Amino acid sequence: MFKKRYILSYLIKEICNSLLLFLLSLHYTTVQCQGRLSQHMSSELPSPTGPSEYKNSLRKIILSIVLGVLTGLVGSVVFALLVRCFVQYLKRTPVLKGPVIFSPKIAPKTLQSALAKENHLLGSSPNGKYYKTVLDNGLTIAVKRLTPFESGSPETRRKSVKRQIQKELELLASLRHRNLMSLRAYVREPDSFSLVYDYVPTGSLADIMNRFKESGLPLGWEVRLRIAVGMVKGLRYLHFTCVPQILHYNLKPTNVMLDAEYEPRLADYGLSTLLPNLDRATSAYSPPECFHNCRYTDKSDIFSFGMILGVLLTGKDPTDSFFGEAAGGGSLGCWLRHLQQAGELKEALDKSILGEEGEEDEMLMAVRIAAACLSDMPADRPSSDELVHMLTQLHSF
Ligand SMILES: Nc1ncnc2c1ncn2[C@@H]1O[C@H](COP(=O)(O)OP(=O)(O)OP(=O)(O)O)[C@@H](O)[C@H]1O
Repeated sequence: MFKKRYILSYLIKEICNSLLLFLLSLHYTTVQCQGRLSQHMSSELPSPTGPSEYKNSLRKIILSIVLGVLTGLVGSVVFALLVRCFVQYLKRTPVLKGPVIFSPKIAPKTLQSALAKENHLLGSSPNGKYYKTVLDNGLTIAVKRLTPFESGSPETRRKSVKRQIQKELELLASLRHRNLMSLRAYVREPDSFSLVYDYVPTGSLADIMNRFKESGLPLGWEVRLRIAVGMVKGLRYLHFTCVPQILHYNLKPTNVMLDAEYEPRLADYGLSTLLPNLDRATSAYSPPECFHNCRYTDKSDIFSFGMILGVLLTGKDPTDSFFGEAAGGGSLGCWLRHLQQAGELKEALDKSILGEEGEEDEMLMAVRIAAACLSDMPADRPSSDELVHMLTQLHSF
């Protein structure tokens, strides 16, 4: 509030100064003209001159007025630009030192000492590493360590990247939704950023699916649907409630955390704006446009969501060699579309969860929704808002 008022008063001062400068130059020109006019008059009195000399003097007067006005205008514009640059310089986000904390449960000192310790690795990718660590007060946190700088990049470039990242992190930390992982704190180190989240003991959707596969126990349809609905609610918040709109950019089962009740919370959303060199193209959940022209929109997130929904319904991994051999053209989406056209959608469903008839109808409807999300053309995919309605009303189909 104080900062805004300060900047406003600066701008007012800037305008006043420009006006003052303009008036001064105008005044100077007028004085000059008056001088010339009186000189002209006095030279005119004793011996009246001819009309050509009179015209010359008039031209000179007009020229000086025009030049004076132009000088005043150029001067005030230059001055205004200088003041503007100065105000922008003052408005720059300072590069912060030390941890930035958004949660009352985390003390800066305990966080720094915990980060310095040897921590348990949870996950790793070219984009960064996830660690699990315990603070002095007993709180367990998950820390994502990002290295956003290209090696050998100059210090000035690094500083501007750091400022940009800080701004984005402040925005991400302000987001609150039941189906999103909240950023609890971040720490800037010389070559990296550590992002602090709650540790979720259940792990990610990928962890759960692996655990269920290993144990041979089925993950029921009701739970799978709850996961899908929660995910799409999180996406709807990012796509439609957040201003500016936030895109996930990297939605996949390892980035969907599940709490003890299997309520999903999207993780790692919006990180691509922090990491210009984010390694996205390697994910089997990435939309086709990402491989072609990289025009990423909210409908690109929907494709990734459709892929996860497809996995939840079929129990198959999108990288499964099955899709290379199966009819339809080599992807989960193509296979689903092929089955839909052949009227054999039931073939797609995970046999381990086929139960009651009512559930089967819901699942068949959900497969159609997944197929629509997996359309090659982004415009043919439903929005996250439409998907919330479609999936929450599955019972009524
Ligand atoms: N908050 C958390 N609580 C518990 N486990 C987590 C948490 N965040 C991440 N993990 C673990 O880390 C794994 C993901 O690690 P990571 O994000 O490095 O892999 P990735 O998703 O393949 O990479 P990227 O998102 O950079 O493409 C998850 O599967 C999960 O096991």
